Amino acid sequence: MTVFPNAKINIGLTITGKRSDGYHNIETVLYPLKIYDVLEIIPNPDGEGLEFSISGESLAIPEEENLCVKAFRLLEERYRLPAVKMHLHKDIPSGAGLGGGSSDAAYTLRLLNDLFGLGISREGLKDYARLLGSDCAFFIDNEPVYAFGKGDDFRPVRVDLSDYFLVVVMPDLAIATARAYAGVRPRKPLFSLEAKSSNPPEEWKALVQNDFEETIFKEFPELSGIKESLYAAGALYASMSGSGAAVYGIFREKVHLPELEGDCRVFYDAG
Ligand SMILES: C[C@](O)(CO)[C@H](O)COP(=O)(O)OP(=O)(O)OC[C@H]1O[C@@H](n2ccc(N)nc2=O)[C@H](O)[C@@H]1O
Ligand SMILES: Nc1ncnc2c1ncn2[C@@H]1O[C@H](COP(=O)(O)OP(=O)(O)OP(=O)(O)O)[C@@H](O)[C@H]1O
Repeated sequence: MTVFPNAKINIGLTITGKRSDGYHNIETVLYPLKIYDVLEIIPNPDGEGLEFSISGESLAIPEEENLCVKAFRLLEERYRLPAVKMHLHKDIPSGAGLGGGSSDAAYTLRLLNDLFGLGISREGLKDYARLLGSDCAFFIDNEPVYAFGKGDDFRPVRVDLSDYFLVVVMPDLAIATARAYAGVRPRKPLFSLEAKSSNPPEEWKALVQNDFEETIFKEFPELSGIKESLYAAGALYASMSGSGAAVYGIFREKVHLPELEGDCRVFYDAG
C-alpha cells in the first residue's frame, strides 16, 4: 500500500512559555500543504521484522533514527506486526519547518493500522504520534487546526486558503528546531492567534507573526530577503514556516517568481 505524507505550514507562531519538561508552550495554526513524500509498506512474508529503504533527498541519519522506523518500532513493541518492507521517497525538504519527518511518522502509524487492522482509534493514533514529535499528531487528521500546548493539542479553526495561491520558497539551508527554540524569549500575546486567524489573509500582515523570525532572520538575513521579495511580488501575507527555513507567501492571483528559483526550490500552488 502506498500513501503520500504531506507537508504543513505554520500560520503565526507565538512561544508563550517554557515548560517543566524542557519544551515550550506555543500557539500556532497548522495548515496542510500539497507537497508530498511517498511511503510504501508491503507485507514481507519471507522476511523478518522491518526492511527499510529510502530514496530522494538524503537525510544523513542512521536508519533507526528515521521517524518512519521509530513509528514502526513504537507499534512493534505493542502489537504483533507481520514482517514488512517499507520504502520512503523523500521530496519534502528537511529541516524546513514543513513537518516532513513528522508527517512521515504519522502516515507510518496510519498505514500500519490500516494494513494490519490494528484497530487503533484516531485519538489513539494521535497519542502514539505525540510520542514521536510535537508536529506528528497534526498529520493524523490533517485538517487546519489551532494548535497549543506543546503544539499537539488542537481546536478546529476556520482557515481556508483554497481560493488563494500559496507559494513556498525553500533556500538551501536547514535549521535545527531545538536550536531555534533556544534562541527565543517567550511572551504573552495581547490577543490569541485563535481569534486573529479568523480574519482573512488580507489582514494578517499586521496581526499574525512568527516569533522565530526575529532571531532566525538575524542569523540568516537571506530568509528576510525572501520574505520581502514575496511582498514585493504582491503577497497578501508572507512568513517563515515554523522554525524555518522555508518562507511562504499567500497571493490572490497566480504568480511566477523566476528570480527566486535560482537559489531556492519554489513550490507553486502548494495550499
Ligand atoms: C516548530 C514547530 O515545527 C512548529 O510547528 C514544532 O514546534 C516543532 O515540532 P517538531 O519538529 O516535531 O519538534 P520535536 O521533534 O518534538 O522537538 C524538537 C526540539 O524542539 C524543541 N521544542 C519542540 C516543540 C516545543 N513545543 N517546544 C520545544 O522546545 C525541543 O528542544 C525539542 O527537543
Ligand atoms: N522521515 C524523515 N524525514 C525528514 N527528516 C527526518 C525523518 N526522520 C527523521 N528525520 C530527522 O528529523 C529532522 C527534522 O525533520 P522534519 O522534516 O520533521 O523537520 P522540519 O522540516 O524542520 O519540520 P518541523 O520543524 O516543522 O517539524 C531532520 O533534520 C532529520 O534529521
